[in-house]
Amino acid sequence: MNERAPSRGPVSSDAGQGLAVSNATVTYRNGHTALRDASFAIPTGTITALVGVNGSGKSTLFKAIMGFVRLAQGEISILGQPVERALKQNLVAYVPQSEDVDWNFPVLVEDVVMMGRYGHMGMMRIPRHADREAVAAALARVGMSDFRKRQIGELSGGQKKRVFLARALAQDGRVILLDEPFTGVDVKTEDAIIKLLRALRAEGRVMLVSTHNLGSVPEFCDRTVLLNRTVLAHGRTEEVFTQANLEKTFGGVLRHFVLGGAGLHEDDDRRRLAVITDDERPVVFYGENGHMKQKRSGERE
Ligand SMILES: Nc1ncnc2c1ncn2[C@@H]1O[C@H](COP(=O)(O)OP(=O)(O)OP(=O)(O)O)[C@@H](O)[C@H]1O
Repeated sequence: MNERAPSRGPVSSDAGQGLAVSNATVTYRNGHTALRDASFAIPTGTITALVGVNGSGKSTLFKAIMGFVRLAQGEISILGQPVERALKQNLVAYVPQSEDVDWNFPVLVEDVVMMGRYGHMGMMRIPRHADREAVAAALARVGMSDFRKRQIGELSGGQKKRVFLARALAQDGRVILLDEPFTGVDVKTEDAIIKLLRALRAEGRVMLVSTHNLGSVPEFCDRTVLLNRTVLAHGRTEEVFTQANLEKTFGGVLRHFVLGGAGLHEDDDRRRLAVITDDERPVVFYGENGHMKQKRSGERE
């Protein structure tokens, strides 16, 4: 198992030139230390889940990667560069939770996506042909071309998420941070987002996805970072995303039930089931040792 205690030394990066966080500590102005000595590294061409309870520091970590909050200690390297330089090069794109945005501000969908191009434009922010093409391509990729002239405030939660994804695509960020992309979206939209993330992974991008939908994590995340004000464990999902580690990360706040009995099973598998959930979509572990459910043919990959 690749479980690691909070690291005291810097992560020796076996992670190529992806994202490396070494002993990152963030203390807010009111003196609250939201993140202490957090260390992990992830390579390019991967999707990593960021999992932890409310208040465990997920958004704080995102803010640190985007340079919105200063590190009191430690360092963050993005594709081999310090945060400031990476941001100047537009390497990091952020897909926020819808709640972060003021919907009363009247703005068209295509204007929101064009914001992703600002870093590629001059001081006057006058879009060129290439910018307009990038916006059109991004909207097409998330299936929102028909909505380009609509006010963003008129869209559903799932449609807004697609628009923010399109903005990240238009920006052409190599590192994409997604803050709870599945909250409040239907299964169809979730599937569409997962499909898109897989395509972006194939392009060699780095994606860090905070989520409370535990059941989705083994489905599409190669790696997992478990957070509770520091990194409790990180590494490949099949090694890190275990029942024991989740119980440690959530410290008793998960809804958690164990099922048994022959009537539960349609097949010959009589192992005990443990169902753990932090949100709508639970994760199911099979057997006493809490192994992840084996995929059967016909199931979603
Ligand atoms: N600007 C701030 N000033 C002071 N404390 C803050 C600030 N922002 C967040 N915090 C505190 O830092 C801790 C971590 O917050 P953060 O938003 O990073 O958690 P989170 O894991 O993203 O939570 P959630 O799952 O609810 O989104 C919380 O205790 C929060 O109250």
